[in-house]
Amino acid sequence: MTAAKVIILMGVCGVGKTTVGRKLAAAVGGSFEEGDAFHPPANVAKMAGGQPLDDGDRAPWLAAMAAGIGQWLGRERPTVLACSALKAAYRDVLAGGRAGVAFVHLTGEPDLIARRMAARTDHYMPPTLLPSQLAILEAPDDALTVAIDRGPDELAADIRRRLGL
Ligand SMILES: Nc1ncnc2c1ncn2[C@@H]1O[C@H](COP(=O)(O)OP(=O)(O)OP(=O)(O)O)[C@@H](O)[C@H]1O
Ligand SMILES: O=C(O)[C@H](O)[C@@H](O)[C@H](O)[C@H](O)CO
Repeated sequence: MTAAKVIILMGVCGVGKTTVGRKLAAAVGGSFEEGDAFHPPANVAKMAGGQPLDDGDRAPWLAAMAAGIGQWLGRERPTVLACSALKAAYRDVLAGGRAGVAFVHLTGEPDLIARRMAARTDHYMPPTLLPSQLAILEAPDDALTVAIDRGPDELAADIRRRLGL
């Protein structure tokens, strides 16, 4: 099996992709990439205004990250991308059949995620959008799935060990 070079931490908003992803990237001596930074400004404005994105909104965002992944696969050290990747079709765009791309699905009880989102003060994503994300989530059956009811350091260490990084 090809060792993962791009690890995509996926899951609904507020599940901890950024927090855990930064720690995982640091632990493996790799790079961290923030999926939120690839959105066109109109997407961010839409979400900040309380409207969920649709497939058309997400298309340019996914294409931009897929292009990035093509470059990151050439890096010497692994890259960790925080990206919701909620639907199977989105994951197909991101991976593009390329070896070396691995998905890790962060999962948790909706109440726990909602509480963490409510406590977060530095993010455009309103907690009211969590149900829409849970509604469209297509959980992968071939990804490493990790429950978020532990601290971020422990989660990052567990993911690192289970991916053999
Ligand atoms: N394992 C954890 N234990 C406790 N708090 C956590 C944990 N993971 C994340 N948090 C906190 O929960 C909030 C949401 O985490 P974070 O912003 O990393 O999620 P995200 O999945 O990247 O969100 P989004 O998709 O909306 O960008 C943050 O305030 C973060 O500090
Ligand atoms: O697919 C989507 O609707 C978006 O990617 C959102 O998930 C946000 O970018 C992100 O999670 C910020 O909270």
